[in-house]
This record gives sequence, C-alpha cells and structure tokens, in this order.
Amino acid sequence: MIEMSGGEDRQYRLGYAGDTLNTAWYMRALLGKDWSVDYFTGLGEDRYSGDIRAFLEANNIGTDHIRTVPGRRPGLYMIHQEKGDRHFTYWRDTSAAKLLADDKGALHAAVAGASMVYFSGITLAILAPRARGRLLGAIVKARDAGARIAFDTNLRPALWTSPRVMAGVLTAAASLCDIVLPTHTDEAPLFGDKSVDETAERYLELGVEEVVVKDGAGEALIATASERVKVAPKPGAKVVDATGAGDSFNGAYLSSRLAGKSLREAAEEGHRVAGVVIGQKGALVDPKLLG
Ligand SMILES: O=C(O)C(=O)C[C@H](O)[C@H](O)CO
Repeated sequence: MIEMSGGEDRQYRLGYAGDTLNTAWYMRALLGKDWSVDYFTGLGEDRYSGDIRAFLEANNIGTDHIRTVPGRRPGLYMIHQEKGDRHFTYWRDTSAAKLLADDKGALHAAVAGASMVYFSGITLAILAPRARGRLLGAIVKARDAGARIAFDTNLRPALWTSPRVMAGVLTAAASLCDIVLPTHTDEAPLFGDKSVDETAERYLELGVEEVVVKDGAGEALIATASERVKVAPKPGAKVVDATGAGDSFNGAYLSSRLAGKSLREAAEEGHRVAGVVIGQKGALVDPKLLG
C-alpha cells in the first residue's frame, strides 16, 4: 500500500508499507543472504504500482509472483496519532491487492517450495469469501509440502462486515497454521480473553504448535504444548509512531526462529526491533538502524 505518515502541519511522507509487507521487510533485513524473501500481492500498471515493484526489488524482496491487475491501483492509508496510539484511514476498496487470490495457479506458484509462508488477518479481510477459500487452499497445500505457516490475526474491525465474521474466519484460518502471532489487547474484546495466557490457550486448543502473544509494552507470551516463556520489552522506548510495531516484532521473531534461535531469544529480538521501529515515523525503518 501507499503509506502517508507524519502529518504535522499537513506535511506527509509517502512510503510503501502494509502489514505483511512490513514483516517481509524486517525478515529481509534480519535474515542472512542465503535466505530469499518473496512478496506476493496484486499491483496495477500505474506509476505507483511500478514504483512499489522497483522499491521491493531494490531491497532484495522478490516480486516474481506478484499479480498484475490491469485497471487497479495500490491501496492507500494515512496514519494519525491520537490518544497515544496510531490510527489508520484507508482508501482501498478497489485496490489491486483485493484480487490477489483470483488466480489459483498464481497462488500455488507463489507458495510452492517455500520454507515458511506468512499471511495475516488483513490479507483475509480484504478478500471476497471465495478468494479467502482459494488462499487458504494454497496455504494448506504448501503446508502439506513442508512449509511452516505463520499467521498474525491482525484484527482490523473496519475491514470486516461484522465482529462475528472476523472472529469465525480468523479462528478457522489459525487452525491451519503452525505459528500464530496475535496481539492480546486487540483480541481480548472480541474473544473475551482475560489474560495473555487465555489468548495463547485458545490457539493451542486449535492445534497451533507455537503461539506468540504480543501485548504492546507488556510481556509477550510464547506458548507451546510443553513450554511457556514470558519476555518483557526493555523499558524506556520512546513512541513516535507505533505503526508496524507488531509486524516488525513478527519479522524479527520469525527470522530468529528460522535461524535456530530459542523461543526466548526470538522474542527478545522481536522486542528489540519493534523498539527501534516505534521510534520512527511510518512502518518501515532503514535496516541500518536495526543494528
Ligand atoms: O492496516 C493495514 O491494512 C496496513 O497494512 C497498514 C499498516 O502498515 C499495518 O496495519 C501496521 O500493522
């Protein structure tokens, strides 16, 4: 998506971002050169779609499978800060990404041979019901072929027809995944979770192997059938713009796990990277700032 961040005196900075793209960005920044990171979405033929492709390629994120949808353009969102948190206003009803799952063959080709496939609740929210089915079908096939499936439920009520539909679709999708990375404060009002442990328990009961519950400035809980690890972020991080905090945590966490790190080490890396991201405007920070 096109991202407009900043906004003081109505001056905005144009960037490219979006939750799954943000996670791909941080995975690319943190994984060694022997890994490849590919991004799958829909883009149009307009100048901004072309610029997004060029931006990804310049940053070593593969674009080979991206669908070109003639006549469509990227979605756009603006960020504003209010009551200590970031808020988004969207222009995406006719975005090319909404049609990313219209071609079954393209979907299967995009995930074939991957070690890990990552998607989110926003990916599902923007798709029509039948397209959601096609996407999940491709994901199940990739999993059967050996890919680990990682999923951030990333609740965005504004993108769903009702809370009931959102809860049902996200729960069904999570049950197909190996690693689920929800945010407790988003999930609590929808599912009635009273603690991070209850959020984790709900996904473990679905058969998810590794549940990574983020809780903003609180402790993250990493839960498996045999292990529970709570990891607090280092205090004192200054919040300029929290956009991309969860996505960057996910990117750092998943990169660490792929590199063989423990649950605790991966969560510590997640907090460290998210701590840098919230100190900058917009979702993507220069990889040089990540240390
Ligand atoms: O909200 C969305 O659809 C976005 O992808 C915009 C932001 O980059 C994302 O929400 C941050 O998690």
